[in-house]
Amino acid sequence: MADLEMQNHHAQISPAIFARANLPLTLKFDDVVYKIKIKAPGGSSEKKTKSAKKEILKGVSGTVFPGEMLAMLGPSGSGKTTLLTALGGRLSGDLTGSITYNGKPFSNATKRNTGFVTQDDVLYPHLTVTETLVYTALLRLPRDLTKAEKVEHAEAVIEQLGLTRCRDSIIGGDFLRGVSGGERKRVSIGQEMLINPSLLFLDEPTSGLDSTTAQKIVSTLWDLANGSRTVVMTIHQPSSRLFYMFHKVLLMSEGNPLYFGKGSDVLTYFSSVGFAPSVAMNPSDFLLDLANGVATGNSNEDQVAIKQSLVNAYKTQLSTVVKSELAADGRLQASTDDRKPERWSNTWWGQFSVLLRRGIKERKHESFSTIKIVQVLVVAILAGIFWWQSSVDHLQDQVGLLFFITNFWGFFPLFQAIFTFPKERKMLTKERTSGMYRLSSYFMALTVGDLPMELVLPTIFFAISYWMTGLKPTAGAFFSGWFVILYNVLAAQGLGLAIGAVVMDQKTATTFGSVIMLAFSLAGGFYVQNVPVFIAWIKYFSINQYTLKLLLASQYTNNQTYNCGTNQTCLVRDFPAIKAVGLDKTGTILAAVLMAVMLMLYRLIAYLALMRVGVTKK
Ligand SMILES: Nc1ncnc2c1ncn2[C@@H]1O[C@H](COP(=O)(O)OP(=O)(O)OP(=O)(O)O)[C@@H](O)[C@H]1O
Repeated sequence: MADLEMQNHHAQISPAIFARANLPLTLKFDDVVYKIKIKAPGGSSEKKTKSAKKEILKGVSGTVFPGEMLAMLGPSGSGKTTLLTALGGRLSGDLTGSITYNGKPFSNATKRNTGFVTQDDVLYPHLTVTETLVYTALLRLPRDLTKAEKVEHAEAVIEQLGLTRCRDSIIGGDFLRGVSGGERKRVSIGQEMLINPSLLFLDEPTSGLDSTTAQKIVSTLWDLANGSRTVVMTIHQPSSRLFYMFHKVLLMSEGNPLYFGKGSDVLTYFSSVGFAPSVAMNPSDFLLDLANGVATGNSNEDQVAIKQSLVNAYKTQLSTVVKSELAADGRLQASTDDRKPERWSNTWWGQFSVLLRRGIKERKHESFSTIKIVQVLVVAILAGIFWWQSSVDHLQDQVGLLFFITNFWGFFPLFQAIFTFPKERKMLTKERTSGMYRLSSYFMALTVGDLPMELVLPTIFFAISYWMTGLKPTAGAFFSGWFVILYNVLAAQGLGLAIGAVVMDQKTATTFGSVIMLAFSLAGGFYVQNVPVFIAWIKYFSINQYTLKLLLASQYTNNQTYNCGTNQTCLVRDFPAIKAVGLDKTGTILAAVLMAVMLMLYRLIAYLALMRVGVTKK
């Protein structure tokens, strides 16, 4: 009774926008088999392995009509998530059998009408609930809606999911207090609801939540199903209250279906095949026991035998019923989505500007962190003190200073950039899988968003240390030196982005980054001047070498001299560390050109590496 009240309550407050699905979809899956390759020991030698195939799904069938909510139950590893992913059109590989949506295979039109809520809530921790949903609305809703209408949709979702109380709270994360787990889950559901999906897939939407919150979420899903939507979810041990809210239940064990049909008929069915619960118990506990091969009263039989007899019972008793439902025409005429299949809901610029604003908001705490500013200020002042008013006559010191600046502004931006993509990996996968935006607009937004701070910090550093260390006091030398540093930052940032995107793992990327940067630094020409020929080629890739060359050119002229002993003058260009790098004009121009090439090339590598993230069937 209380349940019904709750359901009615939700139904009453549902804003009109989400009252019904635009395109009710009947989901049918027939004999779905999924195999993966595994390495199996074989051959004559112990070490030899050959690949074998393992069946994860062993012929699962069923029909879910609009207005129905299907729960997939089963022990851990029984294949629920795999089946859900397959039904959601996100599983590629060795998948056979047929999965149709209103009688048609998965298409862009189906994708546009499908919401998929993954088990992990992948959300930006610093955004508020409202911001999260508004940005998603701006990115996902079609371009024929105005911005105000999209915001209105987000507001409606907030209202329908009961998120009004926490609408201005931040999402939070591991080390950041934010909304509760249940609220976070509802935000994830809300992101999918925004597109008013006809089909909604959810992977364990209630795991980790208390039973009251779980109940609220399932009630909301029940409401959604009630609006002619097809809802499919995996769930771990629902309470009996929840269990009876599901219209249909699929019980799985090791990839085999053990039951498919109405939740209310499940106990009758298992009693009819000889497995009745001996005491009154939560049906889902009973079903999970069965799927694990545990049955009261049959304790003599071993678990494998029980599971096998349940698989056989399904084949002889239920399979034909399930197949006949599959063969039926369905309650609805197969309607189609007549809208022109546009790949993207927004223009490139539209996506770029929303992603830029969202990125700046999410990362402003990080990019403008006080600790980072203090770090740069301290290093600038330290350098200023150590090299206080250095003069050309102490050439070794001055070249050392220029090389220090080169190195610092190589390492610093590289390690800022290296984490960018590994940190974004889950979000990028989630959003690209649901076709939210183009990779190019995302890439540009992310790299441009970080630029201001990336360029402000070296500028502050250079302005402080330049005058303290007494480098060439002309505007020309200062500005050209400043440009060189910014140029260096952009190239090093590009390298960091590329390493991060290729490796996609923070730890490995850091290791790679330090090794590469150290190699570049060693090849920079300052530490070693007589590099063995077989390794000398590294200098052609060394950002540090080119930067040092350009910085030297900004400070010294080709014919400049310095005091190299009592009453003795020498040519600057003959000083060993300078000679190794060179002060010649052609070399300097070439260095500038090659830096520009690297700046672009590294970004291109990063972009190409990202193309593999979030790629699924269309
Ligand atoms: N790509 C893969 N490579 C190796 N094993 C896989 C792969 N995909 C699925 N499996 C295996 O298939 C089985 C089913 O996995 P699945 O995630 O679908 O189970 P599940 O029922 O959702 O489990 P859980 O409830 O723990 O999430 C597991 O044994 C899993 O290890």
